[in-house]
Amino acid sequence: MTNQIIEKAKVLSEALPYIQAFKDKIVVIKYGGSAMLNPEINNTIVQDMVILKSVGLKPVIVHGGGPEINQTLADMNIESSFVEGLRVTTKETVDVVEMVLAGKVNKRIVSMIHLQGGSAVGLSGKDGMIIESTKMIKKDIDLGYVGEIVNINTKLINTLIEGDFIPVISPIGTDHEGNTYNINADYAAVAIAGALKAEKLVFLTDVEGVLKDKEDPSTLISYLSKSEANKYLEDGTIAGGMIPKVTCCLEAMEKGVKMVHILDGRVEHSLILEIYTHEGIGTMLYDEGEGVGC
Ligand SMILES: Nc1ncnc2c1ncn2[C@@H]1O[C@H](COP(=O)(O)OP(=O)(O)O)[C@@H](O)[C@H]1O
Ligand SMILES: CC(=O)N[C@@H](CCC(=O)OP(=O)(O)O)C(=O)O
Repeated sequence: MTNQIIEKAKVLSEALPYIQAFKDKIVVIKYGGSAMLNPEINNTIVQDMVILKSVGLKPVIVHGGGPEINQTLADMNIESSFVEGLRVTTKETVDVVEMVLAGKVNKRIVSMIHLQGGSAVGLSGKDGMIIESTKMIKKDIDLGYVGEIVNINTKLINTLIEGDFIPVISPIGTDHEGNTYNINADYAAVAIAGALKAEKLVFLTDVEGVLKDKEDPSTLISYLSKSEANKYLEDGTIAGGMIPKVTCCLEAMEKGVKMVHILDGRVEHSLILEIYTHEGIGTMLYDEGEGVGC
């Protein structure tokens, strides 16, 4: 019994250097829709966010909700398709996307944070024109109301951070004509992390991290350098939905975000394990010029 209690104390003391290193630092957490599918794990994810805030970090949540958008569109008999991981978005679809993301998913996360004793404010990228966007132009196809981010206005986010709230942001963009744009949540998270000069950007997804063989979890790459990531993108080791995610991670480092992680959101307390233990979990991307951070 005594040993068990000592072990618990050791866990806390192991966290001390990390708590000190990250005090007052901004961490942007991209909470993907595929990591939201298990209600019990959701509680531990949200609890971790509140713990991070309580020990002095400044978490900013950018969420997705792709599977819930799919379900709502299907319930409404609206067809939907993807091109290179982006949803082709008609006027009718963008209304549903806004309803699901800025309404249902955003407010659910806010309520869950409150249930864990935290204090959150839910925003869409339209509020304070956080995600200023324009229509995304692709050579071969019209994606409709899919937005490309032209600017992130950080004033409202910083006001909330200063007021001790956890900002929870849905990836809905807007322009000066009042149009609504559907933004991929990975892109929104990177742009927001870059604009806030976040210390860390964490993607919560539904795989262990970047794998050398995507069918074999034992091939997890714990540390992935920029040049290795580019090599794996070129040779096809990194494929499918991992392509935009890793590309986003590289972009985040270009924008000055020091540490970028891809974590398995299906693992209980993955955020705490990554940020506050020596071992960490998932894949950490790093710039070989800068060395590996904590
Ligand atoms: N090398 C790789 N390592 C890990 N996952 C990979 C790799 N290549 C392709 N993938 C695929 O990428 C998926 C993660 O991307 P995605 O489903 O878009 O995540 P999210 O919904 O969280 O944005 C994994 O489920 C996996 O099928
Ligand atoms: C343009 C585009 O594809 N937008 C995404 C926005 C939600 C999202 O990105 O959610 P996940 O993070 O759960 O995938 C969509 O419509 O599904």
